Amino acid sequence: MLVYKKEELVRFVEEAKPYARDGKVADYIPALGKANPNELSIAIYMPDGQVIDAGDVTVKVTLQSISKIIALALVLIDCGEEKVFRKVGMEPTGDPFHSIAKLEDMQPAKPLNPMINAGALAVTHMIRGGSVEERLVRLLAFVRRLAGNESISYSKEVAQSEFATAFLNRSLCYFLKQHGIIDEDVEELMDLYTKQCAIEMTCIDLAHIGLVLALDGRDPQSGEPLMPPDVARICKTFMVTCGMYNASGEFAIKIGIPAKSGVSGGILAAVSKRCGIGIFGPALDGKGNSLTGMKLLELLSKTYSLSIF
Ligand SMILES: NC(=O)CC[C@H](N)C(=O)O
Repeated sequence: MLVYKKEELVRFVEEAKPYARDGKVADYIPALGKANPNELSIAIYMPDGQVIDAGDVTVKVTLQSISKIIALALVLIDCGEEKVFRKVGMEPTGDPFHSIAKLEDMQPAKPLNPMINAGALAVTHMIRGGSVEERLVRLLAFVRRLAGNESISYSKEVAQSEFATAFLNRSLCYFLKQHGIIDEDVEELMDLYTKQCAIEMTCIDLAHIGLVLALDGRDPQSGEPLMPPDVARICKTFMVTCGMYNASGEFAIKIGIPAKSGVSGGILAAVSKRCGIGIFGPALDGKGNSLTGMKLLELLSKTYSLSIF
């Protein structure tokens, strides 16, 4: 087992914080622009229930693209691998997460993977339920089980802010609809997707979800399977190949831990069998990844040899 000492983690946080000066908070979703770029918090959840944290872990972070992993796990359980991968591929793109370019090149216009926005929209489309409300309730119930926290909900402010400004995502939806990948009302899908992205939690909750993935889908407390091991394996594989957008290759070389980032500055990481990690640091690099969060993970990975490679 890893022995993380609180003082050491606090030192790593201090070492990583100055990197915020080279980054900038996401403001294309206006409500995210209010975040403090100098904030940095981390929690590490161990299989024995121990949590080591540093920074202000009471701050809540919206999941943004991190939610794509959770929605993917849910639709894999709901619909099975075959149906899901009929609508979305398994390959990294090398393009930014909101790019439409490859959709135009591919015949049919199937998004290359579930971590880019086009693929994530196709995945959210597959969440089962009779209405947006019902589908959101099912997704939230799943998130709460994974995080071990019944009080998790979504930020209405962030959801509305994105809903009012997500013209590019709407374009992706119309493109997907034209090519038969989705067949629902675009405004309804955008309603569900923006609420999904606005689900908020602390980095302790995030670390708990990372631990469930690290334990191949098992609840660390009860041992109960929250998702089949194959679903956890698929999610972690996507985290390695596409989890950090078009910086996934460099991240794999420098850090080597399955991880998923979001433009809120959150990072979810799963260190197989050993721990789950949740980070919140809203200063982003040009590709939309938390600069301070990646620095912090690099320090941890090097110190404790966490790379899977
Ligand atoms: N990279 C991200 O975190 C993107 C999520 C964001 N909600 C969007 O669709 O633009």
